[in-house]
Amino acid sequence: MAASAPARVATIPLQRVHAVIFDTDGVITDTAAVHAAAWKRTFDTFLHAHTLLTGQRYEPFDPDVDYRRYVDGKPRFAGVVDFLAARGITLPPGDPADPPGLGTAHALGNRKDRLFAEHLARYGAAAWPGTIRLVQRLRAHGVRVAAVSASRHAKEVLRAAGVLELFDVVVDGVDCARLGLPGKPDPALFLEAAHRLGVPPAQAAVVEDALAGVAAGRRGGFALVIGVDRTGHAAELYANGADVVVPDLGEVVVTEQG
Ligand SMILES: O=P(O)(O)OC[C@H]1O[C@@H](O)[C@H](O)[C@@H](O)[C@@H]1O
Repeated sequence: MAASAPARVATIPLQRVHAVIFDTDGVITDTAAVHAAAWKRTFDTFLHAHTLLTGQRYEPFDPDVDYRRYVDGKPRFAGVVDFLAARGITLPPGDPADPPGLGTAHALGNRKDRLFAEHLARYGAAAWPGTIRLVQRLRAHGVRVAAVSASRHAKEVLRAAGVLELFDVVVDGVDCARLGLPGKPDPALFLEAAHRLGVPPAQAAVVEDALAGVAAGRRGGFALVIGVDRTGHAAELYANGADVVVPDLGEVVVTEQG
């Protein structure tokens, strides 16, 4: 695990920031760990089978380091391809409709998706209380808020956590596919959210826990990029473009000054 940089006080200055765009998994809801666990089960099954076939050393998927570097915040297919590439493995892409399996990149992604969907159906999802307090404070000041996610399950997750109605705009993995938007670290998802909120990026803040996500916020020219570090990776969030990193959003200061 990389050394953590010290947390700083995060302030949202309402004179400059008129809208706030929140990532979903890990920022609004506690589902980042659920995605990471489903990816681990999927990749470890694949890597074990790959070892038996090729004799290559079996090195399991690290749900902390590998997840953060190669999978977190990216669309499903990109996560599969980027992680396997890091291990020097290329699979045929296959088709998005491939049934869950191990033979193509899409089949592998769909195998993970089945695990995630089963978990969501069985256990639901919960929102982080500090995030919801911040969203409510922003709304009380008349600030517009959006939820974004690379995940096609984002609306379902927000609904399961009972917070869907708090957001003026939701841009998710379904929109991404429909509009042909590139995934993070491209800023397209955040720019689409800012556009729907009617606020230019220079007057909006992005809140993210993924490395690809803070990089997207930086590249998109947003007024402020707040990183959320619940797992001890603040230094990497700063290195990828966060202006400030906090352990929880409950402590963010909202001010009319500055
Ligand atoms: O496969 P889904 O549910 O559309 O999600 C795509 C990605 O969504 C991101 O929010 C998660 O960080 C990734 O783990 C996930 O792979």
